[in-house]
Amino acid sequence: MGFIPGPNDPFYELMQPPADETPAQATARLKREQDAQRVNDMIDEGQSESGKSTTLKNFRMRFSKEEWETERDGWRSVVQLNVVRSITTIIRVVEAEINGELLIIDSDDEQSILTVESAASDLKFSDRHQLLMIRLAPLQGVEAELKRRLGAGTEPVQATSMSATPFDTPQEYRPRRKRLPEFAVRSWKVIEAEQRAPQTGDGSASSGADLPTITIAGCKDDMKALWHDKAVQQALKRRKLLLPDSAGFFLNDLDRIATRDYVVTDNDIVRARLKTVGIQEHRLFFKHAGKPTGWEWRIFDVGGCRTSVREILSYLDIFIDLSQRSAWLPYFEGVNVIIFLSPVSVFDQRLEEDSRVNRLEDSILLWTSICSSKLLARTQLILFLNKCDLLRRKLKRGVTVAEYLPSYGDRRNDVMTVVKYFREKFRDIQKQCSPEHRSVYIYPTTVTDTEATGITLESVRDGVLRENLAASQLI
Ligand SMILES: Nc1nc2c(ncn2[C@@H]2O[C@H](COP(=O)(O)OP(=O)(O)OP(=O)(O)O)[C@@H](O)[C@H]2O)c(=O)[nH]1
Ligand SMILES: [Mg+2]
Repeated sequence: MGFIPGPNDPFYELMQPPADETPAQATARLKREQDAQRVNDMIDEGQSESGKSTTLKNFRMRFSKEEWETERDGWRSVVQLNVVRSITTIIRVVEAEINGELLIIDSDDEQSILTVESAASDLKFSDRHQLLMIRLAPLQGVEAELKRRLGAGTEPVQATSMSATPFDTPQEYRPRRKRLPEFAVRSWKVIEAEQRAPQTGDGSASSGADLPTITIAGCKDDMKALWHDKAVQQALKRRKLLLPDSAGFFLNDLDRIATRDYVVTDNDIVRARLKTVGIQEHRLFFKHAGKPTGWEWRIFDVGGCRTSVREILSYLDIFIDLSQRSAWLPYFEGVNVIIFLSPVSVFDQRLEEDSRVNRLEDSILLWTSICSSKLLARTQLILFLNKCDLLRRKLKRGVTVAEYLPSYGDRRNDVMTVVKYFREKFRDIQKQCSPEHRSVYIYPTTVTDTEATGITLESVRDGVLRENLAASQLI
């Protein structure tokens, strides 16, 4: 996430090849781009779900209250979609158990590759489960409708099977790897548009609820029954799928959410998961106390996929090679602040693309690149060591940091010590790699905690304003 002044989108320009490129230069550039892309694709996976968009939500909630209120309801569809996705995930797991399949599920805080020792399962699934799945089949339509509503500007999402009759067609044991896709949004504007759009569907009930809301409310008891079912819980455990720790999990709130008059709360919104694609720009205005003047911040939320910060940095190197600095340098000189989010709870996870790469080490690599960048030498760096709540839960479960990061040594395996260790590590890198002297502000955060994050963001705001005033020699 970065702040940048200036009228044009810098990134489009940045991605364009130089105007006077020779064929030999073009070939060399394409080769470099491919190499960079391979690394980026690998690294991007590590930077997804670190909490960037959630931090932005907190900024807007705290400092842009009026605008935030106008789009609040648009998030209801996203929460509902998250609920349906969790149920779809469970159904897929049950199907996989029955059919003896290996299943890959992108999960926030567990290993993303969920292979099981033996795909064949001896868990007892009965007609009761079959009936539940049949009764939950209408959620397929709900998912389609919610996606349609949020659809303009969203990533195409692979259809997920939600067969209502998995028992009718027993399959031979044939291990298969399947992936559950994530829903992504290209533009925040669709959330706002969704909020303004009249609710469609023929189910406008007297309460004013729309069809997806009515259907979800109607499925409440069956969803609860599925989620609390013993065999289902065992199947999830067997596949090391900790749904409550994964992004966009709401199944413990069904009594409140699966109702016709569900009103989305701020807490729901920060927990809702919607993957970002590309770069999204937002503006925040901070008034000077008692005056009509103030500061405007342009905030760029960088999606964790193709257009990641790492990719941009790689492009910078490419452009440096081609001596095109002057064309794009001003944009990067204009970035005042980068807020870097490192999810410290992922110390025991590996990248899906390359199981040799630890996700946290990967995040540290990216931090090193940013700190080392000459272009960003004067950019103020703020680091959020995020997901401290998940870190705490993981440590409590007995997972030890030293097992995954040998350099941790025999330090105590508690949150305070772990956070202190990471804080020092990130700080040391910044000191060693920064081309010019600068300080870094490091905060341990849980950005789903809106109260605590609000206080952190006020401190961030004051720090940024102070540094910028100092830089422009106003103080
Ligand atoms: N428990 C917990 N969940 C968090 C925290 N920070 C973010 N999340 C959740 O993690 C999920 C992913 O957060 P996002 O803000 O969408 O992540 P992102 O970095 O924007 O991800 P991309 O858009 O894919 O790059 C969301 O469901 C958040 O609610 C945290 O500190 N604790
Ligand atoms: Mg995001």
